[in-house]
Amino acid sequence: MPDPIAPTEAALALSDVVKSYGGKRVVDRMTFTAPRSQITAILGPNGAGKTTTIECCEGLRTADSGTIKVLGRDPHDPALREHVGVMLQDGGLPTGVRALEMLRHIASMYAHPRSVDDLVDTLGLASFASTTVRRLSGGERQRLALAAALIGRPSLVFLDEPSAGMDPQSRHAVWSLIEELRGEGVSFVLTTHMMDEAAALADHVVIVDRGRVIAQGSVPDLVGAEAATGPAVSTLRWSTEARRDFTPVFGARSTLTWTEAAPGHYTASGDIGPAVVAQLTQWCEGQDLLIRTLSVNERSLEDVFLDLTGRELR
Ligand SMILES: Nc1ncnc2c1ncn2[C@@H]1O[C@H](COP(=O)(O)OP(=O)(O)OP(=O)(O)O)[C@@H](O)[C@H]1O
Repeated sequence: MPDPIAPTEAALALSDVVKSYGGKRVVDRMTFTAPRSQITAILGPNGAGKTTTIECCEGLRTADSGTIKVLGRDPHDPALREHVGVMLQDGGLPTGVRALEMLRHIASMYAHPRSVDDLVDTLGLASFASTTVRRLSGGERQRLALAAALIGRPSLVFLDEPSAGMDPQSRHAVWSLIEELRGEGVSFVLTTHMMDEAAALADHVVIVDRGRVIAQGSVPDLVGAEAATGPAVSTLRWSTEARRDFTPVFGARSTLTWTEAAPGHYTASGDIGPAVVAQLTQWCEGQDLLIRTLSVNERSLEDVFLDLTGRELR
């Protein structure tokens, strides 16, 4: 199917998009571009306006003002239908039909659909092929919804929290498929709350808060920029093969605080110098405790996200 847009045009371009519900502005002059043949991830706290924005781009809602260009066209342009794939947050699938039947039916609506058998294989749909959609587990429904979004060989795919509720095996299968299709030139715009998903997949990250873009760029750009302007305190992260109380190492130093971020994974913050690192490793040696990982000031996308959007619950 010929791609409807010029190679130089962005897959998606928003300019000053505004959307309000009952006087409450939930998308507030949203402006960003999703490059072609790349994966763009939109991150933001609950209620930041991500789904509303995506639904305006999908033509499911209409923005109050501003401009949206999807493959260079208005989101409501019927010509877009065969070029755009959509995976909604709740799956959006009819519930009374069997999984494989539904996929074959959707495939029959396209002149050159992707192979149903290949998608069944890649996304592991065979084990629930004859189950009705309403009886599928959350993760199975998500995988089916992704297959339905991809079956028509779209040039641009919108994915709203694609791997929510999926087990790690499914997540990795989905990531591999998305990366493979990007290699074939497909553009993706996805929302996610999983920072590891964004870090693993996204070429371009857009962080939104209260309906506005507050930062964007590649993951290295965002992490690097934040490190340059971020707090001066250093962070020491380490993990060990067994859990320990590290108070003997850090308790005596009033300038340092340490926490167990997850079982066996620790973080210390403060004035981290060579002496502190040496003291930690010497203490572990004395305990016959193997340190598995150790890093200083390595910031993650999640750190950047929390610094930008705050740690308090909304
Ligand atoms: N139809 C609607 N009527 C009124 N308010 C709405 C409607 N749809 C969404 N909202 C409100 O708009 C705001 C943005 O919602 P939206 O679903 O776009 O956020 P989100 O960033 O996708 O959040 P989440 O991460 O929780 O999915 C929220 O405060 C939500 O309650």
